[in-house]
Amino acid sequence: MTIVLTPYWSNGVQKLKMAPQAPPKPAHGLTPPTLEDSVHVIRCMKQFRSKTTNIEKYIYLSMLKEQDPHMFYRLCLDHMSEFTPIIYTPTVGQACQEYSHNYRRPEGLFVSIKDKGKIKSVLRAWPKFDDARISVVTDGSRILGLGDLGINGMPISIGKLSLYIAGAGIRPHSTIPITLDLGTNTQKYLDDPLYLGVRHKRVPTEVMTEFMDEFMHEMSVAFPKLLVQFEDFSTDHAFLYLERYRNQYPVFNDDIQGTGAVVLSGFINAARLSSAASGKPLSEHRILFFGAGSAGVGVAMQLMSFFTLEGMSEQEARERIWLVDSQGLVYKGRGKLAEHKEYFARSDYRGPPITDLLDILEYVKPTALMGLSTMSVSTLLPFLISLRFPPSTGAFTRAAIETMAALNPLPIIFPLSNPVTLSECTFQDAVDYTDGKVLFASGSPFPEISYGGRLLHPGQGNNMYIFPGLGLGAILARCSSVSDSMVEASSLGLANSLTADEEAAGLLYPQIERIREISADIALQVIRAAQQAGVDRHPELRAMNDDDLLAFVNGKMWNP
Ligand SMILES: NC(=O)C1=CN([C@@H]2O[C@H](COP(=O)(O)OP(=O)(O)OC[C@H]3O[C@@H](n4cnc5c(N)ncnc54)[C@H](OP(=O)(O)O)[C@@H]3O)[C@@H](O)[C@H]2O)C=CC1
Ligand SMILES: CC(=O)C(=O)O
Ligand SMILES: [Mg+2]
Repeated sequence: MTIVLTPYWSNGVQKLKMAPQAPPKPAHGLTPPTLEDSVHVIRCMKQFRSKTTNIEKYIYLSMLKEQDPHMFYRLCLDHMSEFTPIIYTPTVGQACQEYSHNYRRPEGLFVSIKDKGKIKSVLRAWPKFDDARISVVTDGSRILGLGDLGINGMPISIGKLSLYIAGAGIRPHSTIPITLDLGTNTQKYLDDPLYLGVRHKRVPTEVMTEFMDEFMHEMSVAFPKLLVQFEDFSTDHAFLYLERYRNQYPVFNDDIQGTGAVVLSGFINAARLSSAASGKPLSEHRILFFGAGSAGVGVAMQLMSFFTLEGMSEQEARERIWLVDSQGLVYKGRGKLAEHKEYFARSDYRGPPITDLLDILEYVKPTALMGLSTMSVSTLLPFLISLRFPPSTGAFTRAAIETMAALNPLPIIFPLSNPVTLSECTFQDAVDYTDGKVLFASGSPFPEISYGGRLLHPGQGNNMYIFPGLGLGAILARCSSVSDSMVEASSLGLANSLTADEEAAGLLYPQIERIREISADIALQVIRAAQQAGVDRHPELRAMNDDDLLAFVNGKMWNP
């Protein structure tokens, strides 16, 4: 049992050094006489559940993690589905939005544009830099679907790393949450006297690139064993910096690659069910992406690569995919397109722009509809929409869902935007308007539903299933870069991880309670893929058979 003897927060550096160590036994007399682990677990859960709002629960858990990390992670592992909506999406979104107001104590590393030219000294301030293995780095410019939150993005890096620790057993002191403070274009924050970041608009891309070059170089020098996960960069920068650094450093972009992997995995399991009902082979699936940003295009690329693995030519694979952005269907004759959309722009459509989702559905006749748009109609126009639709109705309206149901015996509908208020539709709507036939996954969690005497389980198509295992595998393989094949291996590893019971219950993703087991399996596949790609730097692992390698992976996991 860990009992905190230090003051609540006196010195960030000292505390960070202490947190991950086995908790020291306090001297006799300094704790109540009958304080016992088994009872204290109950006490902590009672305190947690007594909080009436999710943000209070978030604050309680942040304090618990700070004061008693072993208890925090123990509870995380034992109550994964209850904790993830708090420490991660959707509540982490609110924690980000309110970060500058709720701020209590330092956590993570802040690297500011003002540090340009001397980033090295900022990184050196990090305690335990010898142990650093994984960093989640955000610039706060597109946090979930909430837009540019500037420095307030820090809780997303912290939350993702908590999932690395809980979900893949990464040692707490090997993680570095980082926020790059490069300004914000959100006026509300610039005007807020409590805002904690630099008070100016975002710097131009040329300046940011000079900053990023220095940052990545100094990171590789200060933390030679570090894997970097880019998180929630605005789409243009997400693609730019992934391409710029991916062959130079061990780095991946969670929104492009992690999301690609998790959605492919859910799609594989959904397509199996849908094809069995419709008789359509994989080669006849038609996937419509509502949203063509880093996430939408990232998933489209992952699907494409899977289709080619399944024997389609590149051209055939690309033809399975349609993108929709804020201007409607993305096609070649539409005018100038952002670079990341060009590859999937349709060349077979020549009419005027089609902007209405219902018209697009009628034209494309998709088997699968993926929402990665950040937009929910009800969020955009709450008042107007409330006049016409129930309040929960999002961009996937009743008519859109019914169209999908008319086109397919088992329609695949994945509203993947986060947090839950930005989901393109609710699970309830998807079930009601398809008469319970929907194959569903959302980015943030929805509750199960009882329908027609059956209990229906919504899938959670969130990269949280992928990045812990992908990161663990990449770290253990000591990879020099993260290859596409490693990302693909993580996806196939997840798709194959359903148990017979989970399959029988119609799940598309495994139960999150099994995250450790899943992460270990994914890590094993990722290590093998790294070896095949020749990017591993841990030759001893090559000689191991799969059983021994899995035992090695499990043995490396930190346990609270
Ligand atoms: N479930 C998961 O694991 C993940 C979910 N996400 C979620 O995906 C969402 C998108 O992220 P990301 O791709 O990085 O963000 P972007 O802002 O880059 O992309 C949003 C896309 O949606 C389009 N869009 C916006 N409004 C509309 C509209 N009214 N109609 C049609 N299309 C619209 C945009 O069009 P245009 O290009 O014209 O601006 C753009 O293509 C976020 O909500 C994020 O939380 C992201 C990563 C992982
Ligand atoms: C889940 C995630 O990474 C996102 O919504 O950005
Ligand atoms: Mg993200």
